[in-house]
Amino acid sequence: MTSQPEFILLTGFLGSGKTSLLRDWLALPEAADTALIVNEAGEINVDGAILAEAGGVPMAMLANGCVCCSLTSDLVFTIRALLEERERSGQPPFRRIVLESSGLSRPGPILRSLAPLAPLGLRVRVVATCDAAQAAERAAHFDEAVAQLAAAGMVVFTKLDLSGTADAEALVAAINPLATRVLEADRAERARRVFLGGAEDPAAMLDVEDAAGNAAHPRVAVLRLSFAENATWEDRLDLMEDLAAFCGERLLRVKGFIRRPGTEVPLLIQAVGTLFSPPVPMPGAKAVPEGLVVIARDLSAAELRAGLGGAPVHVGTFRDNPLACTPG
Ligand SMILES: Nc1nc2c(ncn2[C@@H]2O[C@H](COP(=O)(O)OP(=O)(O)OP(=O)(O)O)[C@@H](O)[C@H]2O)c(=O)[nH]1
Repeated sequence: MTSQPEFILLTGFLGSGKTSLLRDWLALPEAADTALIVNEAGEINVDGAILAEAGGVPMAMLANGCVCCSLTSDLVFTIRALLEERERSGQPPFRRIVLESSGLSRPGPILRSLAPLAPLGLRVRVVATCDAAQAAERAAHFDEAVAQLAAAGMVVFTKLDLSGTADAEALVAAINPLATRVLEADRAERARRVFLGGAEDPAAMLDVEDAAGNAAHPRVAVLRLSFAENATWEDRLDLMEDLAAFCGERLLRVKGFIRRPGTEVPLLIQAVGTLFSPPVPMPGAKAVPEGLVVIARDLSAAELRAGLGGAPVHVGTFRDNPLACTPG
């Protein structure tokens, strides 16, 4: 086996289970010698905070924005820096570097951007998470979801405990019949099959063309909600309900942290669509700022502000247009 590390591009639509799969993997002893690069479509680095709780794994963040758009030179720089730092430390080389890309990223531009790293001989493969319950609906609305599944050498089905897989399997068979499929209910075993899985033919993957070219993500808004100073705990809880009720099926993803006033430990808040998971205390993330990233389609900050009525929250956007693609 060559000593060059694998580069695994972990893609998959918003909320399809990328971070969870990585957590399952990092809990296993076989995960030693893995490095992570995390990219999120929002300035609150939720995935980074979750994965940091796993502890001990070398991790780099890509600054805010969508890695498929304008951050690809940062990616090359980051990979080089991780490899050089590891060499300087005298530790054994990484076996794999995993990029968890944002749930809106298209794999094609990311793969193409790796060209300057060709002399390093990284073995590249693309793994896509596919939410058994939601993939078919997401693919019907979002080119990004189709592009992610189409680019994958391996598709791993998630949330098998919540849903049958017939629709998602039919979708993958139609979009990418050659992909290796991982349909494994046991989560530790699922993670092993993904990260210890064999290499694929990089040439095939580098051939990937995006379904929608390099266009921006025109229907998707990434908004940031922060609480006014006088907001109470009840205001925070009400907000979650109001958000789901007002946005309905336009709501794609909510991630972030809230704090009960007067306490230090933040609670991780997550929703996929309008379905909120129970809040999870994150004692290891005391320094994170409070706030929620809301990713929705066909929704502006002004509309959301109006829809939330007098709630004591600020609704902002990330920079002027956080997901603006700059096709190179
Ligand atoms: N029941 C169940 N829930 C899961 C599974 N995988 C992920 N989830 C939940 O789905 C939600 C989203 O999971 P993440 O792992 O954060 O998804 P992601 O793809 O990293 O999300 P983004 O980074 O926003 O694109 C979380 O609330 C998870 O706990 C699974 O296999 N079963």
